[in-house]
Amino acid sequence: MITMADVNQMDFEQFIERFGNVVEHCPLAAGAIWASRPFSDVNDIHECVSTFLDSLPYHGERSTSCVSTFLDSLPYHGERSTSCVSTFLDSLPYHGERSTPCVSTFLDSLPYHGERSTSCVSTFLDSLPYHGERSTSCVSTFLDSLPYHGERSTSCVSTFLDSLPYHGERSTSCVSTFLDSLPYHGERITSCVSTFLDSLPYHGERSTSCVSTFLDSLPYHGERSTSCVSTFLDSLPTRITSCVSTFLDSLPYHGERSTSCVSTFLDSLPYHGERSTSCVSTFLDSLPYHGRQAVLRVHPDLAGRVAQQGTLTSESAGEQRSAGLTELTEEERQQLTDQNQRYKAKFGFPFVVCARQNKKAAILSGLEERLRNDEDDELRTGLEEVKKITYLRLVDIVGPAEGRPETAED
Ligand SMILES: NC(=O)N[C@H]1NC(=O)NC1=O
Repeated sequence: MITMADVNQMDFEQFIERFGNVVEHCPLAAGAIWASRPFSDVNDIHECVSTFLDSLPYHGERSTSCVSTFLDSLPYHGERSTSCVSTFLDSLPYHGERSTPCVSTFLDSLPYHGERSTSCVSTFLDSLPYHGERSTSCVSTFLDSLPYHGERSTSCVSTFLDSLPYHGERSTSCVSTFLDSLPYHGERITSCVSTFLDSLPYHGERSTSCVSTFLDSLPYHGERSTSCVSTFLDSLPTRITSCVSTFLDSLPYHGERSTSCVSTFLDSLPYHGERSTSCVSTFLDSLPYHGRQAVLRVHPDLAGRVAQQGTLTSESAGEQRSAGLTELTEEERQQLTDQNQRYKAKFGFPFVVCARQNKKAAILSGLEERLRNDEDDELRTGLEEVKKITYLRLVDIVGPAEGRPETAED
């Protein structure tokens, strides 16, 4: 064991060497937290690692891909799809100044090919007028043009803006300033999307309930939106239908039509109910989550092939031993192998649990139970387990914090 003073004096290489495996096979995590020295105690280090894990994006290339996928999926026919999107935007209420000009500038600025969509989102943001405080005024103009229903539609616009990809240099400060000023309503996407749709001008019966029904009916994954998009469109009153369907009709048709791009778009909306008001957290929470999958994927299966080959890290080997996984009966080994396979087939990443806090019977029954969850739950649960594993590995290196037991209890 080494002292905190020793830890705080380590150079980068020494730090990676000693802490490179506190997140299994992830020296990157150690590298990411090194700059946060000096650490006060093990909890401080653990908090930095956890913050880093929470900030991991969904794909290596981060959330630009969902927005790009969506934008790239728009058809190109010379004039491209701007006109139908504008039709939709034009259906928003107008009060003289309105916000369509800056939105149209954005749409008009869309370049045609592969390189496109990240730059056009930035172009859009860059096109907002700058007056010291920058974009708040034109965004407010836009918001002001929306009809007001007590709470107004700010939260859905912030959800949308939160989902925009982030590029270090970009116009984050003004967007954050704007976003920070927006109220936050835990109920999130479905309600704010409906709030947004509800805010569209209407005369007569309007579409609140059918839009909510549509959103509520969205199943979680790939298979999703075809039938519910049609149901949605079918249920809309003619006014809104025509502009929404013009928009959806403009999406490319490849047999399955626009389901994947619509769901990609919906998937790109941020998804953490607990979101914080600070701009850094808002940014972090809006990241999609492939990076988190990667953290889970580098973990070896419990009692799996790597364990049988004897090539586990010493940390993992000790953890698996402490759970009794080196003493499985043939029947138990077969059960665990089978469950691990089913888990990976369902979620695309391995089952991860903090082995030191479990015994083999609890692992076998817990795995069966977690197989019933959905991917979001498992990504979150798996990552929480990684944090527990990490905490215990950190305690092995630097000892527990004062007054704190050597467990990873919350
Ligand atoms: N798959 C899995 O949970 N592996 C991890 N769990 C643990 O405690 N150590 C590991 O390597």
